[in-house]
Amino acid sequence: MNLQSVTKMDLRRLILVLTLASALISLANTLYASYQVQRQQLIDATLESNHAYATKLAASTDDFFASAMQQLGYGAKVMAKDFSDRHFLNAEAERLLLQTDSFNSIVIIDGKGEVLSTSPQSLNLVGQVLETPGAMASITSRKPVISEPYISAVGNLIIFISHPVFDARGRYLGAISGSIYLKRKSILNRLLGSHYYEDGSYLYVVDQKRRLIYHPVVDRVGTTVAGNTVIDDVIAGIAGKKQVQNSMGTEMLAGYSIIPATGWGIVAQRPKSATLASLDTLTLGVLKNSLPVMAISLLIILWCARMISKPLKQLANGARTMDNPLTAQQIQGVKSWYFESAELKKAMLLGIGLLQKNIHKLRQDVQTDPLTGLGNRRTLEQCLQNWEQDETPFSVISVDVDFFKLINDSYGHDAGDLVLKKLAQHMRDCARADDVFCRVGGEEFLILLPKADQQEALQVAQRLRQQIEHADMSPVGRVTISLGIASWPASSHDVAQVLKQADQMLYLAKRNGRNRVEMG
Ligand SMILES: Nc1nc2c(ncn2[C@@H]2O[C@H](COP(=O)(O)OP(=O)(O)OP(=O)(O)O)[C@@H](O)[C@H]2O)c(=O)[nH]1
Repeated sequence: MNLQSVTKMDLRRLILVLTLASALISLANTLYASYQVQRQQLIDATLESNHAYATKLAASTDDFFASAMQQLGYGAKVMAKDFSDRHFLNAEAERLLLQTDSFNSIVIIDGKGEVLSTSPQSLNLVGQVLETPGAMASITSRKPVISEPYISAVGNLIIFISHPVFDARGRYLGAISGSIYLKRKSILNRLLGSHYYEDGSYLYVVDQKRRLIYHPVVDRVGTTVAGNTVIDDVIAGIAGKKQVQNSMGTEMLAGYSIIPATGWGIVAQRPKSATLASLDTLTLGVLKNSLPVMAISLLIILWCARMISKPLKQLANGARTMDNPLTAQQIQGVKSWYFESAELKKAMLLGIGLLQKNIHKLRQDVQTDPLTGLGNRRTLEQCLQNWEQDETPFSVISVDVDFFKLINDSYGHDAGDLVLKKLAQHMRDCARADDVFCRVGGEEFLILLPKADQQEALQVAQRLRQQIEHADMSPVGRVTISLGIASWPASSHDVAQVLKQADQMLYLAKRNGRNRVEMG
């Protein structure tokens, strides 16, 4: 077995590797594809819901501003009746503050910006001339105004919502304004801040100058935000949804909308990681749930691989030892349960049959004399070796045709061959089943008689000699043979010596006149 055949993968492993690889690849592919689809769905759904939420909140906030302005407008109408009565103004300011709950404070100013009344009165602004951006915008425009955020006269970050006051003849008297404190509890904070989730979702409001009007981190309110594409869109008046990085570098899924009354943008956003966290858990759950089925599939694959490869493995093992006579039996026992292995088994049995037959024939040919069909020197040596090992006593008769040269010369070589064949047949006829005949030279033969002593050998030799003497050997006519006998271990303990002895007896028979048997 060389290294290459050792390192080659067997069929069972090959089936296992292929099946497992394809099962794992399809599982991974399915998981990956469904993960990607669900991921995109989650992202799209979150973006959409954030956009819808921001839109709804923008509408609510716009409604709030409209209603706040309405309340101030109504107050302005009532106050116009008696704008010079401070007690009346104080009562109205207080009523507006307490009744509406829309503002953190109410300030009433005259046409020059002087504060006529406040609620709460603790602001201590009465008598002062307000020069804040909100007051200036209100007086200058004489219209309803929602200011940009600014720091108020008493140091709060506010937005200033004001409504002009005109008397019955249309003369401008001043303005009534409500302030909303951006960094304190206010209706705006309540409206916007009630949806701050534990998973990191939040919303913020930004004005046209990128200033934060509302943010869950109060300290950030009033600061400006740069480098955020969502805010770029808001400033351009575009509502929508997109993935964006917040100031902390966190990936967010943002939906945003514009409040028409102020042009502010409301941005609702959720961390992408929080959105996808459920998907990771879901995918892990799918993987966990499919584990038992995967394990059962693996066992089935193992079993199938074994069942498919087993007959082929047994046949392959048999193919290595096809010259062994037992292999056919082993292959016969292989359970070839599917078509290919059954055909292979059939072909192998046929091949082994032919091979064994050829091997048998070759063995016979190697040990047989082609002219007479008797054994040759190999047969002789094999026989003697076996008997010597088994300590089987035997006798040897050495046989030689008399004057064979003369026969050849007189009748030709073919006639000589015919004589040799006939002599071989006579030898077979007058012997026992265990006796062995070998042609060891041109017209020299040896007859080996196991378990026969010299007397028994003598009888066989005489019988053969007489048969040949009277046999018809046409076209040659009559021929005679001379024979020499020796026995093992009677003649010698050395087998080679015994053969020599039989030869010597044969020559003695020749010398003594031929057509004779001699033994020693
Ligand atoms: N036809 C034939 N002749 C063979 C064969 N092998 C050997 N011979 C011949 O057999 C003859 C053997 O002659 P020898 O052993 O010299 O003597 P012989 O003529 O038999 O005389 P003796 O043995 O003394 O009786 C030779 O002429 C060989 O050529 C064979 O296979 N066929």
